Amino acid sequence: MNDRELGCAGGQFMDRGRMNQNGVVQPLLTDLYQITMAYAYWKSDKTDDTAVFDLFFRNNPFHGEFTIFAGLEECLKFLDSFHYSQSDIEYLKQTLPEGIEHEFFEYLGNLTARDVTLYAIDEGTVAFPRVPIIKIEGPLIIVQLLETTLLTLVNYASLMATNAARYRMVAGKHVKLLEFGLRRAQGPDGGLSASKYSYTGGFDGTSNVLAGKLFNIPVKGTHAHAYITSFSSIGELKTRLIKHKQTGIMEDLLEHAIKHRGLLSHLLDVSTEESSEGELAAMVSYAIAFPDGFMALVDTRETEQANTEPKIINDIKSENSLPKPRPSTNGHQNGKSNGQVNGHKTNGHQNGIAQSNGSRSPKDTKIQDTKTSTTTTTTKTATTTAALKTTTVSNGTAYLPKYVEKSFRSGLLNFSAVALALNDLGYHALGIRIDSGDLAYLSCLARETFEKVAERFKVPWFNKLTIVASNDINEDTILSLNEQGHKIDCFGIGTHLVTCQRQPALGCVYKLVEINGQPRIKLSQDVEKVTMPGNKNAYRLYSADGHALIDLLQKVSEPPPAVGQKVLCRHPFQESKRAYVIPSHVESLYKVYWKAGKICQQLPTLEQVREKVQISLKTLRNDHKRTLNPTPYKVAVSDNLYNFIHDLWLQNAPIGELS
Ligand SMILES: Nc1ncnc2c1ncn2[C@@H]1O[C@H](COP(=O)(O)OP(=O)(O)OP(=O)(O)O)[C@@H](O)[C@H]1O
Ligand SMILES: O=P(O)(O)OC[C@H]1O[C@H](OP(=O)(O)OP(=O)(O)O)[C@H](O)[C@@H]1O
Ligand SMILES: O=C(O)c1cccnc1
Ligand SMILES: [Mg+2]
Repeated sequence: MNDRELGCAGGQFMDRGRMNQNGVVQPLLTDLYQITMAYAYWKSDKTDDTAVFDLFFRNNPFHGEFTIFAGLEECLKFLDSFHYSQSDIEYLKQTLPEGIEHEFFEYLGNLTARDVTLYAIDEGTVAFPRVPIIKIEGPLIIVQLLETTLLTLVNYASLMATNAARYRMVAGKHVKLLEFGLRRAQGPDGGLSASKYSYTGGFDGTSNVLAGKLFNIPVKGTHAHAYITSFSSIGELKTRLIKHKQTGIMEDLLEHAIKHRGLLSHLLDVSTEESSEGELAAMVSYAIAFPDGFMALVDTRETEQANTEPKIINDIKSENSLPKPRPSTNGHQNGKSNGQVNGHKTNGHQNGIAQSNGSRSPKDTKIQDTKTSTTTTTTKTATTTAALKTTTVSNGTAYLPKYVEKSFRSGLLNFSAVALALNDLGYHALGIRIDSGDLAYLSCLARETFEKVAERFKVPWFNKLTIVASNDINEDTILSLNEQGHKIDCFGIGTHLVTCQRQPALGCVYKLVEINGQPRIKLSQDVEKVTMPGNKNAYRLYSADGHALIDLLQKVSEPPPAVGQKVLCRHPFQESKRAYVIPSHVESLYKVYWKAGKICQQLPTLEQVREKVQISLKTLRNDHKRTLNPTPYKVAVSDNLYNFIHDLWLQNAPIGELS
């Protein structure tokens, strides 16, 4: 990877030698106070002091009971390249307060992370509050200087991976999940990280092309509304010809599409006047560009033809055995029962809320003469009538009821027509994207339509067309859609995923727990905020059925828990809460990842980390993973560590005086 490839997020800040990492990650990507503290430590002769810091979080995000640890590889790359460049030093000389001794800058200029040792749990593993995910030891000044950068590399990465893993859990393993968030992300670097860590968490791909290139993530996508609205009539089609996949003969795709549109019109009960001609032109042109990858947005174009009065919901339900469409005024139920979805009121699909868009009167409709490629003015009714002469409709049932959004009726008719036209020429379309309206209802309607077309036109693959849904989707929306029943094969998710709207930060902290071999404790009125002092090891104890039972922290001097042997696990702060555990399997959570200036483990690929996430989540009982009121996973300390913490706590807590 070269500087340019490091891309938008700071390529211009790259110093030579800082390779394989986003150029913005460098020692000055820190808080000023780390450097001012470094000077004060240096002045007070603390250069030989050694320290241990724990990096951990206190609460799981998203009201959940687990967190996915991510960002480790980036931390290691940062340690590998940790070095203040000449220009960094020059900048600091200008920026730090006057009077800083020259020797300090020389000292800074020679710093590396060679004497630092970093222990961590594996990237992609589930992690829990208060169990350090990274433990770092080494010269006090250096490990202090690393704080902010390590936190920024771990916090968002882990939050994002956790968010994505939660979407994956609610969506189930068979539905595809695509990340569409770049445009809404927290800037270019946030966008890149979002794409990378949503893939880690279980997404299948991203629309972010640079993320695809940098991280080797599958890139996927459909097209925007603009593509459809850029066409207003079929007269605008510059090319209509496409090579037959098998014969190689050039054929007129539009002609085939118009023929099928006529046939479909009756089957779907959408008159050709109701469907947008500009949309047809757009779809034909897109299909010509991507005959093997034709996927169309079906909710763009309104037509002028008024829909009939909306039917009442009960009728709809009984008539079609489809999920109930969202009520027009109160929005649908999303499990929160407040008539709001994602914080804003939803529109029912049957209230004609979507605005008319580029509609024309049938009289003005220009239909291209499909034989001569010249444009003649005619009416669509004529085309329909002509088409109907050759159509035998099985039972005349309306598969796209009139109360369905006009844009959707038009989109589905046009899509089906173009897909059948492609079929005539040996190609199989991929599917549709729905980006508005009631996604449960419309997806079922689309699937029923495809099944009907498959049967009527003897094209079995039409049953399997992909239905992509997007539009402000979040975890609750997916849960609600699942409850209602839907036929969506793939969710395209942007805003809520990448901005982690439900909880925009994971509160990882970095706390000093030992200095020169002496434990340090940070006291707080809030018992949850009291730190666990000393250099500790962490173990995960498993039951016979393979589930993780408890995480246990011990002093490093203690022997590890042994399989089959009873171990007393204590709540770190509540004396009466304790349990004996006889583990069937004991996992030592820390590995040395960085020592003596080297990465000490074979680093997994992104793909392997992604797999690790799913493997690790499987070890968690379902009650810890459920979305509503999940059971907290237990994190304990050994009896020895418990006594150590509480003795130190008493030693450090001042005794008050009453007078
Ligand atoms: N069946 C459903 N159950 C739960 N949530 C749904 C369902 N269908 C759609 N949603 C969600 O409801 C919200 C609908 O948003 P909105 O009110 O903007 O509707 P819209 O169809 O996009 O309207 P417009 O076309 O005017 O933008 C989105 O967040 C979408 O994900
Ligand atoms: O809703 P999100 O979860 O954030 O997912 C991404 C959204 O971004 C696009 O909309 P946009 O209006 O930006 O462009 P478009 O013209 O392609 O619809 C797309 O159509 C989705 O609705
Ligand atoms: O490819 C798509 O459909 C896409 C990409 C980004 C945002 N919204 C949709
Ligand atoms: Mg939208």
